[in-house]
Amino acid sequence: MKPMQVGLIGLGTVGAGVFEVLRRNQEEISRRAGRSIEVRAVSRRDIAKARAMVGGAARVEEDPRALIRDPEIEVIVELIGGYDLSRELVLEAIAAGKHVVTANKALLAVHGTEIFEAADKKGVIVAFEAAVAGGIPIIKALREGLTANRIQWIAGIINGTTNFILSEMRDKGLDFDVVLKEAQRLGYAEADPTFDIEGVDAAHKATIMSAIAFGIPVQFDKAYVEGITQLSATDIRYAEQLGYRIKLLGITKRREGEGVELRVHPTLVPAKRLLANVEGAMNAVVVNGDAVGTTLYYGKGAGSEPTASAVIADLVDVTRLATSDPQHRVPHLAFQHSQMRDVSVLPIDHVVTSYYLRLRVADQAGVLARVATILADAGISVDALLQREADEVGGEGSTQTDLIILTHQAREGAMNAAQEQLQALPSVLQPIVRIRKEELA
Ligand SMILES: NC(=O)C1=CN([C@@H]2O[C@H](COP(=O)(O)OP(=O)(O)OC[C@H]3O[C@@H](n4cnc5c(N)ncnc54)[C@H](O)[C@@H]3O)[C@@H](O)[C@H]2O)C=CC1
Ligand SMILES: N[C@@H](CC=O)C(=O)O
Ligand code: NA
Repeated sequence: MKPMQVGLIGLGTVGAGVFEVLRRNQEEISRRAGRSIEVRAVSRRDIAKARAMVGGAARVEEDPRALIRDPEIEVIVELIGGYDLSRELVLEAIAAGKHVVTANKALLAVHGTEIFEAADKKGVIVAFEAAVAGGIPIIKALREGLTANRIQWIAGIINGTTNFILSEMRDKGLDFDVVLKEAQRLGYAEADPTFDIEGVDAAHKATIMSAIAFGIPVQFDKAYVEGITQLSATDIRYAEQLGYRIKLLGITKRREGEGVELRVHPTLVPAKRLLANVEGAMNAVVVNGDAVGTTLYYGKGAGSEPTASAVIADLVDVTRLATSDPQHRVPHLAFQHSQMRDVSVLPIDHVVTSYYLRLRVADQAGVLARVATILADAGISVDALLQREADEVGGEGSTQTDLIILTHQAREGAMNAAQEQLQALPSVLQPIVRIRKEELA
């Protein structure tokens, strides 16, 4: 049978991995796919580097559109990243009747609705396993393996760069900037690393998972996004003393009759949970379904070959399914196009979670009682409390101390109002630190 002809746009960290793994495992891959998969042409901004990388094995083009125009090419693999040019190229490839494989979560979280609609109309596949949690087959699990379930919630460490930063800072005491540079060197970080550290990349991935889990449109614009740049070593330490680890989680939750929660933020996770022990650039996603209960997916979420593994799995799927009736394929967002629901993502004020609060207070009698009264009046109950000795906080003879409070669940709006009152107390001396907490049971 004629080999499946691929056009590879973007030959950076992931593109190079795809090229290498396809070459290395060619025989096994074609035994699985039923046809061999051949990279016919590649495009990269620096064509001299592209030539050096592929040798004579594939044609090298400066213009990525030359690949889309090539009638022999059946699949375009988009690995350049970004929102704009990638959108144009993907839509042009679809219009030309080509299947698309992409690792670009930014593109799908923002323009997914338009892209999947165009692909459905044209009867082509847009495959995107690499876009969420890199090499972990989480899209496959959500779309196919868990299809019997009403999915209740998903919580995951879905950004390798930030998990790597948090782990290295905690274990080796290294500075944020030093570890970020290392993550960039290792090929984990996005072209613009603020996407990683500000939580945007994780929010792109959580957005895609929420659409697949609940059969709703991608709603990145409504996601709540908070990164790790404000986290302090003090809070990481206090959290540990209370039996928790702080992880940047992407969370999406069904709230019956109300909507869907979609949020990314640093989160206290009980230290005994497997998720709390996921270290370095590893990713892990916990999915809770009503029938299956809690399931966990763990593996490399970033890096050249782990991500290539997912891209090539998609290429194999496309190769197997290219001649199939589009009606019989797994829908792009798991639910049939006509069965998608217009359920909205809830504003952050409506989110229900529990909290870690740290208050730097004057070490005086009565402070704790005033704090407790404000929380009780707001209907927020306290789960645990830690008060540091003043000496530990400000040195011998200090007149300041830290109150660390863990709350039970409360609506974020109620917590905002209570925090405002707490902050206004004369005995509260610094801005209150608040970090959300999830038990994930
Ligand atoms: N690096 C990783 O661990 C992961 C990356 N991804 C996604 O994969 C995609 C690619 O990421 P990386 O390989 O890390 O990026 P990269 O920056 O290493 O590579 C991008 C490549 O695209 C090429 N390119 C840019 N504009 C181009 C144009 N106009 N025409 C032709 N080539 C062009 C660049 O020359 C470069 O070779 C992104 O969407 C990223 O979010 C997804 C999962 C993991
Ligand atoms: N920058 C991303 C790469 C994979 O999606 C990450 O760090 O996880
Ligand atoms: Na994946």
